[in-house]
Amino acid sequence: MDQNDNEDNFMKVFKYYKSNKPKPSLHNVISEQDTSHVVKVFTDNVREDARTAFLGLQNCQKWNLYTFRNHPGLFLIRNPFTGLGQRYWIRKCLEEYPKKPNKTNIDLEEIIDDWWSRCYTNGECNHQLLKKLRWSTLGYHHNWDTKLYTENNRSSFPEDLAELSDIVASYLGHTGFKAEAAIVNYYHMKSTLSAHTDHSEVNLKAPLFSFSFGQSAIFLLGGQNKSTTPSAILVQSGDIIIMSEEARVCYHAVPRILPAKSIPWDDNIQSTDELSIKEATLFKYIKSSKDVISRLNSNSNEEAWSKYCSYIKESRINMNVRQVLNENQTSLVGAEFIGM
Ligand SMILES: O=C(O)CCC(=O)C(=O)O
Ligand SMILES: [Fe+2]
Repeated sequence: MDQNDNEDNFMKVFKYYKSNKPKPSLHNVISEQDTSHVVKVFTDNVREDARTAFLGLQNCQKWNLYTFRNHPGLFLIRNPFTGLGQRYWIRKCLEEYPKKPNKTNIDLEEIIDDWWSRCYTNGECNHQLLKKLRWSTLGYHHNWDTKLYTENNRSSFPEDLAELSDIVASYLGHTGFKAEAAIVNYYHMKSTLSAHTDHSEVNLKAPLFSFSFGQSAIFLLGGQNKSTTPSAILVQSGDIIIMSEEARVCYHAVPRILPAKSIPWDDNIQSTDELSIKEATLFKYIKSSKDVISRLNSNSNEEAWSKYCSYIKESRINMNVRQVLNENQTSLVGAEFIGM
């Protein structure tokens, strides 16, 4: 082994961006305009997906897709959401996804059935409890100790998030993708996420979809060991990062949260009443489109939105969606006998 392989260049960069004294320069942080690192992909013949409007997305023709010269398999879709769409997903992550039977980091101290309602008991905000939520898990629950998914630690995966992931996967040509597990990460202005690879999934060939909302972040992506110096990428509200192929198994981290430069969840807030749908034919996972539309629209009311707004003004939420099983595999039971 080359001596340099032992050197933790990832950690050096992580510490640089995490530091407060001195504060890091953001000069080398890559944004989508950075043509020396980023290449815009021209997607002329992209097929329109009739489901986009229901899930808070703009028409696929308007999406901006980028790849990274130094990171094969890494993609960025720069905010394809509408303002109302961002509000929908932020609210879902706060109000619905931390509810039982989903799991959260707070379970280690106390089991709370409905965290968001508990935070607002008697109309007042319990800030201490509000700040405590760091993650919730959906579908197959990631076991942080064993790093294993198991069949008896699984709940149903949210239909809307499965549908959203399916739309993005299809746009990129991954037609067989199945959303089976997600970690929803909740960050405050001083939070970080240290270097790791996501390798608990049986299927590491399937891409991973990472949806970010709220405040911005520096996202580091390195190589398959920590000797590779990572790139620092600016991730903003509404951005979707896709880790596929080589990038799927690379080290990554979030060393810093940055104040958002704009507020895209306030862009063009208008309700979408004119939507009509032939439900059964359009959606793959969602059973009731009416529910999705009324939820989307309810967030155009500023008063209804205000509690979520005050949370997201000082937080970042990331929904990290994975496929766990191989194609044609229906459960993890007996997985060791079918070629894993
Ligand atoms: O917050 C992010 O952008 C990354 C989260 C992540 O890497 C994970 O949940 O495994
Ligand atoms: Fe990760």
